[in-house]
Amino acid sequence: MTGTLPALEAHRLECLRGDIPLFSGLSFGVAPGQIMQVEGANGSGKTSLLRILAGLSPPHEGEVRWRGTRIAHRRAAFLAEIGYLGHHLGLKAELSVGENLRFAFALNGLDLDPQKLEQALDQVGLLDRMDLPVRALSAGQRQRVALARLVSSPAALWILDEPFTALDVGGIALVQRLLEHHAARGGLAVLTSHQAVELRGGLVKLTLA
Ligand SMILES: Nc1ncnc2c1ncn2[C@@H]1O[C@H](COP(=O)(O)OP(=O)(O)OP(=O)(O)O)[C@@H](O)[C@H]1O
Repeated sequence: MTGTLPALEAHRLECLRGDIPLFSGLSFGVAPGQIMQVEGANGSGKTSLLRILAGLSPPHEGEVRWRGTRIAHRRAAFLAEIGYLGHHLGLKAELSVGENLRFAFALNGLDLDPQKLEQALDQVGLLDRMDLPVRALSAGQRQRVALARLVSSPAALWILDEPFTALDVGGIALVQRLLEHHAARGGLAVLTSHQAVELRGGLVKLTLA
């Protein structure tokens, strides 16, 4: 969406590990409808950057703004608008697939409509697993549960760290379709992936040295 103002802005971000900067002076913006892929070698700082963008760790220098306001100043409002998918999926192994999704919604003070729950599980190919405990699922199926949680949430900004992990060919195509749909509705996403991502609307790339 050329010409649309960025909703997510990074201003001169610096991240240190020990005394060594992983990156510094890093500035960029992501506008509604845009998907950004962060690329870089192992250890270049992709996860560290995503954690800063999600407000999970503070930058050493610089700031992140969401809809024009520093995220540190409107933390609760910002968190309500993001969907974060990290290396730890945050699923409860003893709860069923359906209970996991309802629990995630309840944590945000929201009710998950049963029809929406079924729709989300159908989208990720897990409708027939709704009542199974998450501990009985394969790694790829767990990743799909986390994706169902994401697509059923009202989050405008998706921050996805290696969303293709453990997914088969169909799962990879599914994530790409979900991203396209999210962007078409004016959503934004920042993701990392070691594999090539191809989206109909294209994507912006940011490479960390
Ligand atoms: N909490 C921490 N304390 C110290 N060093 C850390 C910490 N977290 C990350 N690092 C270091 O920062 C560097 C960047 O890590 P990060 O996980 O951001 O890289 P990445 O680009 O996501 O890597 P990968 O492609 O392997 O997932 C690594 O050298 C890592 O060891």
